[in-house]
Amino acid sequence: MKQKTLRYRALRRVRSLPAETASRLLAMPAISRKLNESYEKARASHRPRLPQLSPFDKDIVAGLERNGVYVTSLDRLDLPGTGALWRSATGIASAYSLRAGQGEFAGEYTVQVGAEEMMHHPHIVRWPLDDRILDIVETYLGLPAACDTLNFFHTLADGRQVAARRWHRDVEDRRMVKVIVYLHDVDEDGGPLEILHRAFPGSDQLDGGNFPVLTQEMLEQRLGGALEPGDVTSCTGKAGTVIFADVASRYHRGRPAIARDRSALFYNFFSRSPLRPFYRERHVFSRAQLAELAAGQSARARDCLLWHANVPLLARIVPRARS
Ligand SMILES: O=C(O)CCC(=O)C(=O)O
Ligand SMILES: [Fe+2]
Repeated sequence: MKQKTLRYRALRRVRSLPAETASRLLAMPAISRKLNESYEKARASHRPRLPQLSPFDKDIVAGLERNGVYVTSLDRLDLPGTGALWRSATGIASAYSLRAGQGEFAGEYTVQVGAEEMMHHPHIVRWPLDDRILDIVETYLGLPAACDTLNFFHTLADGRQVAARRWHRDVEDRRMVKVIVYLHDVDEDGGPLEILHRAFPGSDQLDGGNFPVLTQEMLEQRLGGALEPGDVTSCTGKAGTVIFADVASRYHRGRPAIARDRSALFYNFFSRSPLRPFYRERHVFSRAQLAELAAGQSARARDCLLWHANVPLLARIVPRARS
């Protein structure tokens, strides 16, 4: 991704108009009340069917409830397939790092591993479709999880405050869970994910979900002063750090990296009837590729990956917004 030209940005605005209009419609009091009622009803009727969690997994959900974030590691999670995930994903990350070093991505701020390449490593995409991760996400959402698959990002250390490096909230659903895996050590200068624990007018409730996207300076202006250490969880960590974060209910950003590039996996979960499905699928896969990835998986994993099939027609006809 490059910083975009004015013309491109204007075009993107036009393209996202239907999604924005639909979001505003959904926020109209009569409609939003109805939607909230059926959301609460769905959660209540799913409550007796929520999975049983181990004490450790309960802790992850408790962290999400309390702070919107829980930081752990691949070792502690100890999920099946972690060795294979690690070998392939760090291999790809090293290749991208080499290419970045040779200047191939000059002018870009983030590069994403493409679908073709990822299809050679389906075990990376499928890694979080394990019952334990799905149980954790389902418990936090209060509803069965949909997986909007994976973004494998190589973020360049250019210090620029652009795109997801500005403070923002993701808007696909009311609650979301990103499961993020760092493929090498990430310190303060290496672009850690940061979660904000403070509110400002408009940060919690805003019709249409068009939450302002803010640079650090703009955020501090809204907060009326500089951020204090406890205001933000800065998710620094060793290689293999795993972060569970609710990026819908919390303001967050990728802190602009200045010292070294960052490679990480971002798995994206929300409910199977997300509030704003027209912001979905910001990943790289086609529907045919998703079907291929779902083939041979458990019924639960398939339903989780192919959740689009159940989105109501009315929501499906709104064209998808482009990022
Ligand atoms: O690059 C980052 O750490 C920010 C990621 C982000 O905004 C997200 O996962 O929703
Ligand atoms: Fe985000």
